[in-house]
Amino acid sequence: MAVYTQLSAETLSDLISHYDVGELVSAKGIAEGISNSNWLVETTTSRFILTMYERRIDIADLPFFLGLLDHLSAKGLPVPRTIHDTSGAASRMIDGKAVALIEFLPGVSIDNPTPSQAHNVGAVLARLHLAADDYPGRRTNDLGPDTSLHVLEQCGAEALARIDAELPEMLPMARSIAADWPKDLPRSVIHSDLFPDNVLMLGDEVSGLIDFYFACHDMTAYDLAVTHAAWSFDHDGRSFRSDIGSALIGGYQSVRALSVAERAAMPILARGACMRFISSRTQDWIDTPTDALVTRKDPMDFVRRLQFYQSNGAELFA
Ligand SMILES: Nc1ncnc2c1ncn2[C@@H]1O[C@H](COP(=O)(O)OP(=O)(O)OP(=O)(O)O)[C@@H](O)[C@H]1O
Ligand SMILES: N[C@@H](CCO)C(=O)O
Repeated sequence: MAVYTQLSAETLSDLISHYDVGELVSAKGIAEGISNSNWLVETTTSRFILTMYERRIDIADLPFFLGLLDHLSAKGLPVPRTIHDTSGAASRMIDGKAVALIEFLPGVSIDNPTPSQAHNVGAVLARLHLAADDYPGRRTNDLGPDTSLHVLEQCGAEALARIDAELPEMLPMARSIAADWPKDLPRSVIHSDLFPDNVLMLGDEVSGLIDFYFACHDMTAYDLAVTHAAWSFDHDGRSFRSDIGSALIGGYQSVRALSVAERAAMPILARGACMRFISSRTQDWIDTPTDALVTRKDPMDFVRRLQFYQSNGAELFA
């Protein structure tokens, strides 16, 4: 249950009174998500998502994330705009924690996408990269291959083996990915976490892209690799869905063609994408007590994906 902070009816009413959105009717905690507390807020005029930033997010980055939502939504992307308070601010503080009111978008997250849905996700990702290109905010990727390597080295082979006997094999793999990481590919602002649970769909159409709290400047082909790894496998990464992978890349290229260099880099970008989630999931696995309310995500789901790309990446992206 991702509502870490209880807010009283008075606190919520007072908060809403600082926005020009009518009066509070109801606020329901949203169970999905693990990083922040989220409420579905209904007022006399509309529905909104209220987010309280609890952990992981550096509050200094909030203007970058919230400004990006407004930038993309103004360009016609299915991205929620932020609601500014009557003084013009995109975020406010409650008891020392930042909160933001965000447009509610319709749609549902898809567990088993069809090729047509995957095509449209690929296309909207390319549109995002083009639309974000002139966004003036700057934020570097702090979860690149050097960080993945550092995190796994800090955990150490023994702790990794306690999670799974195969996990220590990721240490030399992380070293080689960091050493060979491409540097000169096209960049823009990327989402960098476009998993199915961060995409809302109505039928085949993408109705919402959410959770931009890992967005940063990085290689656009890396973002496509993250999305490919997140969408083209069954849940635990044991079986690859080639129809979904092809549709995703086809959809992307229907809007923005990959260069020869980007295509050639896709195998290592896909391995690096897997390594980013192996390392963050490993760290969370070690840091999260087994009796915690949040469910830990298994790093091995992405070890299997990485092994798949290691064996098949060259033909897959040729
Ligand atoms: N703008 C929106 N419109 C509609 N629903 C939304 C919106 N933003 C968030 N949600 C809902 O709230 C849930 C949690 O949001 P989100 O994924 O941003 O939380 P989080 O804690 O930051 O996530 P994560 O665990 O991925 O870090 C989503 O799964 C979705 O159901
Ligand atoms: N989408 C990520 C969580 C955010 O880092 C995962 O599934 O591991």
